[in-house]
Amino acid sequence: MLEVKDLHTYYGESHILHGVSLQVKESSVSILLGRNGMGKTTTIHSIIGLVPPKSGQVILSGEELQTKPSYQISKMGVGLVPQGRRIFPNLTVKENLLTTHRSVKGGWTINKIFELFPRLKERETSMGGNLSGGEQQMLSIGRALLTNPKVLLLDEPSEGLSPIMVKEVVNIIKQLKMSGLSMLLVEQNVSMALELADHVYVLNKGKVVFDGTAEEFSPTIRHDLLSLSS
Ligand SMILES: Nc1ncnc2c1ncn2[C@@H]1O[C@H](COP(=O)(O)OP(=O)(O)OP(=O)(O)O)[C@@H](O)[C@H]1O
Repeated sequence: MLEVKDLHTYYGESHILHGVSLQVKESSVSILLGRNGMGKTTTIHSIIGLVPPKSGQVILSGEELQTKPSYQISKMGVGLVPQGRRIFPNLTVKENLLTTHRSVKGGWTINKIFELFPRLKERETSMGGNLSGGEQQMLSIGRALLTNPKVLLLDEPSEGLSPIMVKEVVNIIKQLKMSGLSMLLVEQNVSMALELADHVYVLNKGKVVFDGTAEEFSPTIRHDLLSLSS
């Protein structure tokens, strides 16, 4: 489905990604872990064209994306739930959703988003800035779904949420996976991410230092690579 091969990305002279390769298979969740500043967001931004890589390939269902502008990458089926949610505080929930709605036969509609998130329907006319963190995250996911992605990139969706809201986000991601959506999830919340993962990647200083299944990502490896207690 999504294949990232040997990405090298720079900010000016700073070489940030040193040959990152990863895959997201059909209807599966790959997670990308790593401590702060290791290059997770840069990887996501390189895939979606916000920070184009200097070399390497991003291939979605056989088509190369890495030379295309980000609006076209989005049109070709890569959705983004950005870090920090980035909703419009002065637009209502419905207006926020309308900013990305792209009509596709059989695809996501605003009504389907309201079925997935009944809470957003209740708050349809509320301003984005007046929503709770959890509601804003639902809105951000809803907006990304309305672009009808084949693969969804989620950058730290649990950031700043209460444990109860994190559970809700986990359930939503599980539901989306069951509906056939492929996802790449960047997370600091390792236990939450492992609950969802089919495949695990760990980044360290812009290099993939672990590439294996969730079962292979043992507590010892987890401890060694992330300096977390197992
Ligand atoms: N716009 C930028 N200009 C220059 N350097 C940047 C820029 N954005 C990020 N960096 C640097 O690139 C490196 C990777 O950052 P990135 O945000 O991709 O890491 P991350 O793993 O997502 O971390 P976090 O979990 O803190 O978001 C860091 O050293 C960071 O300081």
